[in-house]
Amino acid sequence: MHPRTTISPELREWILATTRAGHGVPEVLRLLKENGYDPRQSRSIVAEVLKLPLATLLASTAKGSPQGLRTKHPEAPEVCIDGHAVGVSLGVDMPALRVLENILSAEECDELIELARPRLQRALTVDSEGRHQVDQRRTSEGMFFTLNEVPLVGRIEQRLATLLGVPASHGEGLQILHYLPGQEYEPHFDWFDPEQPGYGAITAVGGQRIASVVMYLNTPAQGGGTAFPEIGLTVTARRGAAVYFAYEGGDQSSLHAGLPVLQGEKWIATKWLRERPYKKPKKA
Ligand SMILES: O=C(O)CCC(=O)C(=O)O
Ligand SMILES: [Fe+2]
Repeated sequence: MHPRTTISPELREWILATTRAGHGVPEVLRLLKENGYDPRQSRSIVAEVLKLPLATLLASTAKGSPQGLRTKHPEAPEVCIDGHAVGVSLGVDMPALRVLENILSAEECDELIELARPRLQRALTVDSEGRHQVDQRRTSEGMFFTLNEVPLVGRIEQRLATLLGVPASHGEGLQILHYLPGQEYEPHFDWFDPEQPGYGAITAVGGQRIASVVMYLNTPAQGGGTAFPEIGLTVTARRGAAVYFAYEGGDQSSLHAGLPVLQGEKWIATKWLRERPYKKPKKA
C-alpha cells in the first residue's frame, strides 16, 4: 500500500483560506507549483483538503476550469453599495455560497416582474450541442433582458458587479423566471460540462460560467426554495433576498434545484457570470 500523503496543518489552513478568499482550484495549484510542490501530489492534497473526488478535481483543472476572472465572495455582515446595504446572512465554504438579504428593494422586485410579465415564454435549457430546447426538467416560463436594457436592469447589474468584483460585461443577460404551483427546476449544474460536445460553442464567447445569483422577486406562499442536495441546504425564497454561489467547471457540490412551488407563485431573476466578457452571439 502507498503511504498516505501527510498534510501539515499550516498547508491545510492555507488551502482553505485561499479558497475561501475566492481563488479557484487552478489558482491554488498554480501557487503550490510556484512554491515547489509536485503538481500530481498537489492535486491529491487539494482534493483531500477540499473533500473533492480526485476525478472531479482533474476534470476541473483541465479545460472546464475557468482561467479568467473569479468573483469575490461578499463578506458578512453586510456590504454597502451606493447607500444600498446588502446583508450576508449565511455562508458556506463548499460550494462557496452566500445568502444575501436586501439585494433588491421591494419596488425593484415589483418593477422587474411587471417589465417581464408580457414577455414570458416557456423556459429552455441548453443541450449538449449548445442548442436551446424545451425540457421537462424545467417547466417554468421566462424571459431575458439584454445587458443594461433599461435603467433598472443596468443599476442591478452594476450593484452585482460591485458586490462580486466582476465587471457587468461578464454577465449574461438577466433572466426572469416565473413558476406556478407544481413547476420546478430539477437538480442541475449551472457550469457547462467540458465533456459535452457543445462545450466549445457555448463557451466560445465569455468562457466558462463562474458564479450564479438567484434573486427572489416575491415570497411564494409555500415551497419554491432553492435546494443544494449535496450539502443538505435549502435557501428560502423571500422577496428581495438572493442566493449567490460560485463554482469550478465539474464542481459537484454546486448541484442545485428550484423546488416545486406548492402554493402561490414564484418569480426569480437569475444572473450568470462568465470568466471573461460575454456578448450574446448574433443570430445566424
Ligand atoms: O428556481 C430556483 O430557485 C433556481 C433557479 C436556477 O437554478 C437557475 O435559474 O439556474
Ligand atoms: Fe441553476
